[in-house]
Amino acid sequence: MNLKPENLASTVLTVGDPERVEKVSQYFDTLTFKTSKREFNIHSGTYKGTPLTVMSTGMGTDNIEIVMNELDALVNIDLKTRREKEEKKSLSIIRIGTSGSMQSDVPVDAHLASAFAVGLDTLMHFYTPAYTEQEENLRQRVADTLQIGFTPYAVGASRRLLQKIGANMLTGVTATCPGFYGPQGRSLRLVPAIPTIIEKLSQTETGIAGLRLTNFEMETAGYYAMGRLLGHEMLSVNAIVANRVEQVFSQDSEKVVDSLIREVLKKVAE
Ligand SMILES: O=P(O)(O)O[C@H]1O[C@H](CO)[C@@H](O)[C@H]1O
Ligand SMILES: O=c1cc[nH]c(=O)[nH]1
Repeated sequence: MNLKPENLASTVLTVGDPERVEKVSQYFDTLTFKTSKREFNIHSGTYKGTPLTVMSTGMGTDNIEIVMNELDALVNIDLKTRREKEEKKSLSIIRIGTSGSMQSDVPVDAHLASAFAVGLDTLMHFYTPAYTEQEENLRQRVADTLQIGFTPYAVGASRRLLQKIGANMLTGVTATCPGFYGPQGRSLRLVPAIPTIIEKLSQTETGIAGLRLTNFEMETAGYYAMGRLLGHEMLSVNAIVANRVEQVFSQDSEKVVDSLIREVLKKVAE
């Protein structure tokens, strides 16, 4: 990602869109480093004295696999000897993303923190994460609902970050999809294999008290699972820009994203 250990803060804010990086760093007090490579646009600096890195990832969990492995290498591998360091460092990584709601009472322009995420992609079939009983149960329930021929994965957020950053937000379970159209029930010329995926997922019992599947996006489960594997604390917060059940779309998605950015910065600096 064109990044060296000295350019990386221990708290990393991530966004999908490379142009969203400066919408976050515009609020920094100091901006000490900038680089970019492909879809990875990266700024480091400080906000109210807290060192922060903000970076874009592009779209999809395949990119997140690169981001997480390389961020981890910067802090936990000695880049000269190429050996794993004995003492490991845990980064705090917060995704500030956009998302579509699958519940009528999760309205557009809301902020939603993902307490859990279910990966409908196959990334975790190439790693071996340990799931809690609750997560095993959740992934099995979604597999039973969708009948897609492989078992999705389900992983929870960092409880500490959820309490600290998500304190004033809705909480829910996020469906991370390997695409924007078919996997989220959208159709242009192609008819999705599961045309009723919104209804199916929104009605699936999660087995977790008070939590339903609430929203669609394309990265959160990949972050949570890679964070679990590598020992980093993860949270994904979402600006709800569409309500797919009510067919309502945010009239000013830039505004809800900006208010989410400011909320995260406020909480990070507290
Ligand atoms: O706005 P970002 O952070 O990119 O997040 C969402 O928007 C993109 C799709 O439009 C996907 O990356 C999805 O996860
Ligand atoms: O509906 C939405 C909105 C943003 N990003 C997604 O992936 N889906």
